[in-house]
Amino acid sequence: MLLSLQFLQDILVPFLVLLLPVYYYLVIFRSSKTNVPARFPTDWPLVGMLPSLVVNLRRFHDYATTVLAVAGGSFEARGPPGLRFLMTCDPANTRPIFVSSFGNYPKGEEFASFFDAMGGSFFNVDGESWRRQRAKAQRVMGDPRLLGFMARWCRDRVEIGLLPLLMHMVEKNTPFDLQDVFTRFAFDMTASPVFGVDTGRLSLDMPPMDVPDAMDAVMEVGFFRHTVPAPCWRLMRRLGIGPERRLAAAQPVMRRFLTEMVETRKKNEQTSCCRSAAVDDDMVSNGEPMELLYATLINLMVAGRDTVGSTLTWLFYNLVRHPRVADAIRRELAPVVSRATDDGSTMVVFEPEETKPLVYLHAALFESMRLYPPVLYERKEALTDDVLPSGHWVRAGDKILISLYAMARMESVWGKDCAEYRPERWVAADGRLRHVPAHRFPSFHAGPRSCLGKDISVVQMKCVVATVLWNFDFEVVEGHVVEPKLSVILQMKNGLLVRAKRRHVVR
Ligand code: HEM
Repeated sequence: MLLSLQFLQDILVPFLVLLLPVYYYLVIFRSSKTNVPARFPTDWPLVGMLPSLVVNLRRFHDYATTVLAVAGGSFEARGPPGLRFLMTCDPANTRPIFVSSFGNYPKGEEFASFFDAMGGSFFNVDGESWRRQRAKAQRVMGDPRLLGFMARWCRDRVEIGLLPLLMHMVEKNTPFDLQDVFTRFAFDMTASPVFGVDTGRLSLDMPPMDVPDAMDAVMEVGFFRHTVPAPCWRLMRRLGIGPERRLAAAQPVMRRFLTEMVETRKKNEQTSCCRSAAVDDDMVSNGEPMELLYATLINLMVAGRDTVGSTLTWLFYNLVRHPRVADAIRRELAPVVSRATDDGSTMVVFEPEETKPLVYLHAALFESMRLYPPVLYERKEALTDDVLPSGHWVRAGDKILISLYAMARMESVWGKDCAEYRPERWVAADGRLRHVPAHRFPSFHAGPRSCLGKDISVVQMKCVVATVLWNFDFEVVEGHVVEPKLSVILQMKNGLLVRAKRRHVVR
């Protein structure tokens, strides 16, 4: 091989940029119309497996699942020089990667470059900086006063924001996007503890969603950057073309929003709706640059909003498709309602303490998060050589992509009915919620980097699901196509178009 790596890169970059129109043609037009059966990708000279990736990009999550199933849970994906990683969904591997050998598997610098909009905040960094930021976040988020506030705030938002908006949709009697409604709800619900400000996205006049859209751009571009060699997206960024153009436009939108929120908070410190976890508690300041505060604020918004919005949308999609599960949840709720004085005319609002102990509701939630994990992939980079339990060698610097979506669909992990939505799998023989180790159900991640918002978001989501499901029936509009967006967050590309009906329970 006479070509030096530098020379290879010099010819590869223009080659790939020239290839981009073809790439987009294939992605946008071809792969949407053809349903190419997934095959194990061919490893071509120079471009590696990139052609298979491009042809299957529209259905990447399912394609990767099929390939991983054929490969026994792990395989080495190769692209053009500079794009090579081990892909795995094998819990035997996620245990050391997430938990027992955590120190050997940081996220790495390349990961941080994919999500540069989140700067040096905890999502992006490793080592000492991550440890310090996590400890601060843990202190703030472990405060029972904040958790109590978050639970109450959620319940109140449901009563004065979500239910009236849904009722408004019922009265209008037109289809609407349930994903948009839950995204608005999750945005308001996350912004209040982060900024101490009510952002009012749930109001009936449906204010513009430019800020949530800008946050979506960060996640979609983060996904895109995983799929092309780094010189390619860097060049696109410099030229301001393709998805990079969208990200460049999104950044000032987020910046303006953050500045406005921090200033509003400071002005209304005494009168605002609540305490702000991030701004008041000095989570990131102490002489650290303003940039880090901004990056952390975006990071917290993404951590709470994207995940909760995605979870609620996919859960209702599952409940509409499985009325038997919706009925079982309502049966579990009925005794709670009869303890209150419900005459069937007003809407029932469940308190977080009432829904917290409900096992089947919890099982329905976790089963949806198993099949549709809001964070689809985890990415790690090996610090030193290692051999994973699957027998795969990793060398220092190797990248590892863990597919949570594929893990849920492996018979070896979840049994023959792995692809079915079946909450019963979460209910143990004694009627309690079955414990599944986090490296096997990593929707909230596992090990030292696991989610700090897990407990409170489960409490909040159970209260939301119970209240909405008790008061409304939904049906998905006929012909509406549900497919995932290409992003690291599992959102629906076309939203979830539904009709809603008010449910009256005769007692
Ligand atoms: C459905 C709800 C949620 C899900 C599925 C979820 C999932 C996750 C996942 C997968 C991670 C690891 C991300 C990574 O490092 O790659 C994570 C981390 C984190 N989550 Fe959540 N999350 C949820 C809600 C929340 C909420 C409401 C908050 C608080 C506002 C929150 C705060 C955090 C924080 C602070 C981390 C960083 C942990 C670290 O890097 O050490 N999460 N979450």
